[in-house]
Amino acid sequence: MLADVDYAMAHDGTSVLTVNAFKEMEMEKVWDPSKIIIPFDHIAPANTETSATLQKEIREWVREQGIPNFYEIGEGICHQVLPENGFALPGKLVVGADSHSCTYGAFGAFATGVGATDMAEIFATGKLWFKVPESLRMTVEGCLEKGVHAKDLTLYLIGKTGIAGATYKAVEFYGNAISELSIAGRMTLCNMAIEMGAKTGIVPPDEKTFDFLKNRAASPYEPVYADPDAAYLEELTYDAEDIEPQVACPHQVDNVKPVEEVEGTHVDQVFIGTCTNGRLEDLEVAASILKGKKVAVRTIIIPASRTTLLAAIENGTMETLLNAGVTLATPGCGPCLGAHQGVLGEGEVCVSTANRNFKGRMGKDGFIYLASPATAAASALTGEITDPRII
Ligand SMILES: CC(C)[C@H](C(=O)O)[C@@H](O)C(=O)O
Ligand code: SF4
Repeated sequence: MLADVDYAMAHDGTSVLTVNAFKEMEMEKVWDPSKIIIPFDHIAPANTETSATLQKEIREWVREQGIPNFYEIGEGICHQVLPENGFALPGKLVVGADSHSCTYGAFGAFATGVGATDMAEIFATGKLWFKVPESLRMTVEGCLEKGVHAKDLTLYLIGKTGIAGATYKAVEFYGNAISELSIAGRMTLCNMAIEMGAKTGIVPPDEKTFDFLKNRAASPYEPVYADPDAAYLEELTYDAEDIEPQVACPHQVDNVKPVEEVEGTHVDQVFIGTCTNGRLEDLEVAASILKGKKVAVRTIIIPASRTTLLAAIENGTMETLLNAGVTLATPGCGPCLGAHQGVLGEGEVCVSTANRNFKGRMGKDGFIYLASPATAAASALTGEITDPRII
């Protein structure tokens, strides 16, 4: 179906190709500048003359087009900036030129990532053709145990489903363990829906969602829920009590194991941040583990946004982290994509709170273990992969 897009996002990494494709279409003006959002986050600040020049060209284009929602370097990661500024809304179709745009499903949006040429089409017309996905229902009953976090639940589900287990499906999340997740936790979960191949991941909006959106929503919205008799391709139910801290081992996101199976693995670097786990609550969990102690290995902490950084400064979290010896870098994607701010050397091992651990992602011969901020912080203290429940 041809659908009207409510908000469209392209960041510094994808806006270049999008704008080129847009120009090739011989389009002059975008369909609606107020519905386009351009955050600079992937290589921010620019690391080479080439990226600086490309960013300069996009800034000029943004000015020419009169796009008001431009977020400079340091404002944060697109998937944090959009929700903070109220563009991730229940019932809306939010499309980003970035695969983790499914994050906005945490607010009950239908949110998905597209390539640059599709995004150029949206910039030009405000519409895009979609094949309506089939739906998969995942229920997680019960309560997460102490020391087990949204990231563990997410990795557990990906481990069960596999990287292609939900290909082109809309995954709807239900159950007590899901509704008990904070907004940040729901974002972690929906962020990684793409890692099971899903077109989108959706948490039905509730009071927590509406509270978060109060005085924040960029436009009026109408929540959409599944029909009570909706037909699902598959319905899967899990028990939160079965979930222990999880780690996704190199080099595939579904290579998931309970942390105790890899405990003791030597670690060279810890990275806490990204659109998966760079939010205030993630930094607070890390700080609660690092408080009054010193990290044993280099540890990079990158808040997901300027707002997150400010909040972490204000409530003392940042001071605790800095006193523990962590390195703080500019809000943005950091080394997640292997561009800058902490890529790995040959054979080095990183425990990262990100969402992908493909070979070469953070440096061509590095090894990435994906984990929760708690596991990452516990591992930072010991220099080995460590179960946060014993710290
Ligand atoms: C650069 C961008 C196209 C890419 C994505 O789409 O996801 C990046 O954000 C990533 O996480 O790999
Ligand atoms: S933080 Fe990582 S996963 Fe998220 S948008 Fe940036 S590069 Fe992609």
